[in-house]
Amino acid sequence: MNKPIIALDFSTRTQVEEFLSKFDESLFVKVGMELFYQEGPELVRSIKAMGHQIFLDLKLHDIPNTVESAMRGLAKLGVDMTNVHAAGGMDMMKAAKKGLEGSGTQLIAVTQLTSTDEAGMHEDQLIYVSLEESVLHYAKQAKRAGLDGVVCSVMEAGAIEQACGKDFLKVTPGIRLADGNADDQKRIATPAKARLQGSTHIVVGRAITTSDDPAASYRQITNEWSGQ
Ligand SMILES: O=c1ccn([C@@H]2O[C@H](COP(=O)(O)O)[C@@H](O)[C@H]2O)c(=O)[nH]1
Repeated sequence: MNKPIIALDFSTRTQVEEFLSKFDESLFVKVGMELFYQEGPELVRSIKAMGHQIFLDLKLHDIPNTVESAMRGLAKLGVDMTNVHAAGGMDMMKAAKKGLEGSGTQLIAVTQLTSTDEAGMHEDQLIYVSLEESVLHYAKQAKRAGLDGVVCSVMEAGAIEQACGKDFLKVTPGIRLADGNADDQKRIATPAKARLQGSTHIVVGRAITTSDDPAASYRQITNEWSGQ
């Protein structure tokens, strides 16, 4: 069972170090735009040197040539996983994969953000199919482009497993404990539901980072995720 991925949605190195000091084990953490744009590659290298696994969540979305070059740079960081937006298209996803060649970094694609619901997708993107159909389409495209998996919600994980196989990664944010607040997320689920639906990884931010006792919340989520 993969460790829950903790979203380090902080803006400074000090906040990250203070947060990580509450744990005495090796973690799987996510560095997103907020942190990377302010602290850059240096902090990614430091977190790696502390022995943690890293998902670098920068959601690249640009022309293929630009994404390939950017990925060639990111490949040098030695992170475990990174991503693009599937909406960037097949050529862009293939270019991203090429840029990462030889690095060992897993590449996944964001399908529909977990802050999107079906009505919002219709209204904002003018995509007039069901949300599940759109997510499945992007997942199949990502698989065809040779990617390792996708970011989706727990709700689509089972259908993606059927269409793309058990080994294809289903990385699912929007995780909340049963009494949790959805905040800006639209497609949420508990860690237990994620396990039952076939998520391969869960991404958890605020349920841990804003908790009064982050280490205890992490333990609770890990136990629920692993079925203990
Ligand atoms: O579809 C997506 C893709 C990425 N995220 C990221 O995951 C975390 C979730 O944070 P919570 O506080 O647990 O809601 C956050 O870093 C997002 O950028 C996502 O939520 N949905």
